Amino acid sequence: MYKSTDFAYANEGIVERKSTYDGMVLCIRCHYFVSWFAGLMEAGALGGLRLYGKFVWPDEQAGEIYVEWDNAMHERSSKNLPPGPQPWPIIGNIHQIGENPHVSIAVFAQQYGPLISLRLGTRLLVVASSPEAALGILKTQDRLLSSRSIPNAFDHSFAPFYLVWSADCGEHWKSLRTLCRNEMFAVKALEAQSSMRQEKLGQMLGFLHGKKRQVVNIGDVVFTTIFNTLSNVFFAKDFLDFEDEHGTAGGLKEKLFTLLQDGMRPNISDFFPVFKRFDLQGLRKGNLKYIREVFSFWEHIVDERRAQLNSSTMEMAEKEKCFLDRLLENGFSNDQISICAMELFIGGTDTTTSTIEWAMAELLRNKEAMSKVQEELKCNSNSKIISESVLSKLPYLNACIKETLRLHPPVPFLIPRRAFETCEVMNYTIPQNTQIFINVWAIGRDPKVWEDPLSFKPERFLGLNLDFKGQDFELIPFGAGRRMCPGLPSGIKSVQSILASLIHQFEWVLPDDEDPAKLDMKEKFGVTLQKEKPLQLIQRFKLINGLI
Ligand code: HEM
Repeated sequence: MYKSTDFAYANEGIVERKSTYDGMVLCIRCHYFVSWFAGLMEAGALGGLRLYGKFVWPDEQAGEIYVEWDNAMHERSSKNLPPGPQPWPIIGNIHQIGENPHVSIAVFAQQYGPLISLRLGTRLLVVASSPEAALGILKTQDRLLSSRSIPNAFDHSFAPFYLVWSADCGEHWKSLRTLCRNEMFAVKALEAQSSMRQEKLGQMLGFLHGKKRQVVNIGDVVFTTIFNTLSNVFFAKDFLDFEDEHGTAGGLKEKLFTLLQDGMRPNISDFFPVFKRFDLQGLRKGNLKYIREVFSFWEHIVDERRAQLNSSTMEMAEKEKCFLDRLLENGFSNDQISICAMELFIGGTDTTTSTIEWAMAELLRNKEAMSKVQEELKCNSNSKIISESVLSKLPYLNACIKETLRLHPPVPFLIPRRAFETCEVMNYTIPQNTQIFINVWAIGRDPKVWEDPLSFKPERFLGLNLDFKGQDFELIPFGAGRRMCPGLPSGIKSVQSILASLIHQFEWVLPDDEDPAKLDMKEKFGVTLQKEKPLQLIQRFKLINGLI
């Protein structure tokens, strides 16, 4: 690697001539460009570029650097990186990713194999697109490949307190994950939340019963239910209202969505960390503003609860305690609590909602599968309400959920990981700090893994001992290994109970008698992999075991 100082102090001379170079030649003459280029070189920003010729610095005012587009194959083979498409100078492969990266990268995998490497600016990205490659990363090298790189927009002073974006698997991350698991997602904790979940479900069904023959946006209704369920687990309060979208927490939903969407927007600082401190697109600044606004929604609740807990006159019964109380008891500061709440709301609401929306869409298109779910629900419940105790005894419904997550994983690349140390996967080198994606969307649609992969066939899971709990790398919508989704038990319970109730209580049709077989199933890549056109449905009452 050349150092900028080499350029600054050299007067004249041949910098280097390497063996074989082919490709574009650039000549940079201006003084400022020379220094700028040298700086980028030093920062490793010019991945595919190499100096090749004469460097002259005749009058301290102007210099000349000849740079050439290095043959990327040379870089790959010399470093033993996974294969992949040729990167362009400076931008690398950014221009080849497009609006649907899960699709374009799946196409590269067909050409170059299950483990590929790409350059996004100066960042090296490795993508796994087969169960074997996923296993190599998430199991064999789990310890070394479980770090995360914090997106520049989220890189604030409180970053050490992150859970989802926690850069390493350090002490704070460990204790927070353990607390979440024990207090929110363990069997005992889920049982304790059961009556509250049923109450939120009842409110949703009540709202829907009032919407007879009206068009309903299923995603919005489900989102409100899931959001309020989580806000009760965390804060013992409802935040949203079915009738008034903005609810008591005016604009919270929108603010959370915007901060995440802006935060995940392509950011020059992520592609070229050399520009990090400049925040050229203002994304970090904007993100911090939204984060602070979100924090202010619940800060007074945190303060009130802290005061209650500190007052010696008020003894709170154990079963009345919410997750916030547990965090306070464990000495968490207001900022730490707010970050944790924000990450859980972001991680747990859109993912669960989009799974239910896709499942409903698939079942509407597949009448036979829908009838089988209806039949199974009828046989297992003699009342209008589906109790949580029967949810695990519904093999066909659960097969439909697996099939939905196979075809429409809400987080198609998992949450990007980072190599903590250099290591090997499938005999290729993964250098330290490489970013790592697992294309679970591609794995779910791979004909080498699944028969007739594009068809919705829940039957494929019946009698098959294959689950999404991180052991079967063909189906890993929740990830696997130490960074696997801790919210799986809660997310799945919500998907099962809401989906079962929507199907059991109502007959759904599309507006304007649209043919469900023609339902638009286009995806939109964003915060989660959503249905491009939100699912709008009209419900009819139906008779359930003779009851209305
Ligand atoms: C259908 C529902 C859900 C899906 C498909 C899902 C999917 C995922 C995925 C793919 C990851 C990354 C795993 C990895 O990197 O290997 C993840 C992480 C995470 N999820 Fe979920 N999730 C769901 C529901 C939830 C819920 C309900 C919560 C909490 C309320 C939650 C909280 C989290 C957290 C905190 C992480 C970060 C874990 C870490 O980095 O250590 N998720 N989720």
